[in-house]
Amino acid sequence: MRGIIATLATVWRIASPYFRSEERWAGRLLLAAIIAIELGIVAITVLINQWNARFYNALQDRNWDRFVYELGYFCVLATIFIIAAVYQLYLNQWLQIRWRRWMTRTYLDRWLDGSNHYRMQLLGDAADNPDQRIAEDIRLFIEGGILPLGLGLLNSIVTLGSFSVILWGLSAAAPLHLFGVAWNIPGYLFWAALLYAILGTALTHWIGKPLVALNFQQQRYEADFRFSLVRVRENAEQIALLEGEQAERNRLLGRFARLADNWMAIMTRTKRLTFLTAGYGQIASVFPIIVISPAYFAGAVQLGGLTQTASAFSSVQGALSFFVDAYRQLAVWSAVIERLDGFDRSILTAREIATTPPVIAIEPAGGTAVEIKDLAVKLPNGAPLVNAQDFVIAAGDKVLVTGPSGSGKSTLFRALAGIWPFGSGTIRVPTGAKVMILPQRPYFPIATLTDAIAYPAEPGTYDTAAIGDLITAVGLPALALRLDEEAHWNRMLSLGEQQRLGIARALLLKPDYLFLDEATASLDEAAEASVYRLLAERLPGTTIVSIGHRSTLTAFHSRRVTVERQAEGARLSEEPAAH
Ligand SMILES: Nc1ncnc2c1ncn2[C@@H]1O[C@H](COP(=O)(O)OP(=O)(O)OP(=O)(O)O)[C@@H](O)[C@H]1O
Repeated sequence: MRGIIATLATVWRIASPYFRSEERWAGRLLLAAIIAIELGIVAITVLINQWNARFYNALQDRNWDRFVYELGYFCVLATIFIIAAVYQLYLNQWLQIRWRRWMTRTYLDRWLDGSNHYRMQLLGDAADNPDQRIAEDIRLFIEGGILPLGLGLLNSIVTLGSFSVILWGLSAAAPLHLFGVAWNIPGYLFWAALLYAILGTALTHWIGKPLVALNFQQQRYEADFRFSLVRVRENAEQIALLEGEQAERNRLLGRFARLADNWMAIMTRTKRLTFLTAGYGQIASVFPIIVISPAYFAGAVQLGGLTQTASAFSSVQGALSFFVDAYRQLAVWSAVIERLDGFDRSILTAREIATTPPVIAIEPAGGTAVEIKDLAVKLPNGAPLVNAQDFVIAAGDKVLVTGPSGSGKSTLFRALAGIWPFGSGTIRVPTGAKVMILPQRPYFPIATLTDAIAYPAEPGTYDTAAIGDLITAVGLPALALRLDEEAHWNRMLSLGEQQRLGIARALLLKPDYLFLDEATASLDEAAEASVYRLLAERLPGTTIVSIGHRSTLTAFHSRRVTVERQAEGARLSEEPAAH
C-alpha cells in the first residue's frame, strides 16, 4: 500500500507541472474535454444496456413496431457513440503531443542547464542513457501510461457506479431461484460480479507481480545492448586496427544473451498470465448468464432482462477487473516512472552539487587578471587532486603548464572553466571576459564546415569568407573550398586537422583568455610553432595558458608552471621560462 502511495506521489510529481505551466490552459481544457467525452461514453453504454432489455423483449414478443423503433433508437445512440469515440481519440492525441513537447523541452532544459549533463556523467551512472529517458520514457509516460490508465480508471469507476445500481435493481426484479426456492439475497448479481472480479484481480496480481521487475530489467538490457552497439560504431577504426571484431562480437552477444534470457522469463510469466486472463475473459461471457439463468427458467425474468443482466454484469466485472487487464501495462509503466524519477533525482543531485558549499566559486571581478585563491580541486570521491593557494594570470600572460600525466592539469582547466564541481576555493575572472578552453579533441557538430567552426554561435553569425580565410591561415587551404559541405567532421578529419580547425575557432571567437589543453599536441613541431605564431599575431591581446609536454613550446610562453604531484594533492610551482 505504501508502495502504491509513493508511486502515485511520484506520478503526481512528474505529471502535474504541465498543468501548472504556461501551457496550463490548453492542457486543462483538452483534459476536461477528454474527461467529459469519457463520461458521455459511459452514459451511452448505460443507455445501450437499457436498450438491450427493450430490444430483446420486443424480439421475444415478436413486436414489429417496437423492434423498428428500437433499431432507430440504437442507430441514434451508435452515431453519437462513434462521434464521441473519434473525438476522444483525436483530442487525446492532441493533448499527448502538447504534453510531450512541453515535458521534452523541460527535461532538455534541466538536463543541459549549466553543464548539468556533464556533472551527471561525473556522478556515475545513476541516470544512464538520458537519450532513452528523454526520447522514449516521456512518450511512454504520457501515451502508454497516464492517459490510457488514468482514463481507464475513470471509466471503470463511473461504469462501476452506474452498473452496480442497475445490477442491484435487476437483482430485486429477478430474485435468485435455486432448487425451487426463491432466495432473498439483496443485490446478489452485484455480489457475484464483485466476487468474480476480486478473485481474478487477486490471481492476476499473484501471477503477474514478477513482471514489474522483469520488464524494468528488460528495458535496461535493451538500452545496454543499444549502447554497446553505438560504442562499436563510434570506435570502429580502433576496433578494426586491433582486430577486436571477435571480442566485440562476443561482448555484444553476451549483452544480447542477458536480454534474451530475461525475455524468456517474461515469456514464461506472460504465458501463465495469459492463461489466466484469457480463461477469465471466456468464463466472463457465460458466467452472468449462468447466475441469472435460474431466475430466467423460473419465469421471473424475460429474455430482455437476461441479456441486460449479462451486459450489465460484464460492464461491472470489466470495470472491476480493470486492474487485471491493465496489469501488463502497469508493469511496463511503473518501470518508466522509476526511470523518469531516477533521472529527475539525478538532475537535482547534479544541480545541488554545483551549488551546495564547498564549491569552486567562479566570481566576476574588476581588473584584468584571473586570480585563483585557496583553490583545492578534488576528485569525485573527495580525494585531493590539485591545490593552488594564490595564483594570478595577468592579462597578456603566456603561461605554459607542464607536469606528469595524471597530475590534474586538465582537471584544473575544467575547474577554471567552471564545470568541475568537486573542491573549494575561488577563481576571480574579469567581468565580461571571454574565456575559451580548447581541448585536445575539439567537438564539431554535424553541420556545414562554417557552422561547425562557428559553434556554438548561431549559424550565420560570422561571415563565411572570414571563416574561409582563417581555415587557410591555419594551414588547411583545401578545406577552405568546402565551407558549405555538411559532414561528420570529427570522424572525417585527422586529429591534427581537427586541432587546426579548433585554432581557427579560437581565432574566430577572439577570446580574452585562451586555455589550450594539449590542443596542438597532434601537430608536428614546425606546424605547432606556426600555429602559436599565428595566435600571437592574430590575438595579440589574448592571455594564453597552454598545457603541453613538448619543450619547444617554451619559446612561445613567458611563464612556466609545473604541476607537482604530492600526497595531499599536486601543487603549482613556477620557474622563469627560458628563452
Ligand atoms: N571523472 C573522473 N572521475 C574520477 N577520476 C577522474 C575523473 N576525471 C579525472 N580523474 C582523475 O584525475 C586525475 C587527473 O586527471 P587529468 O586528466 O586532470 O590529468 P592530466 O594531468 O591532464 O593528465 P594528462 O597529462 O595525461 O592529460 C587522473 O588520475 C584521472 O584518473
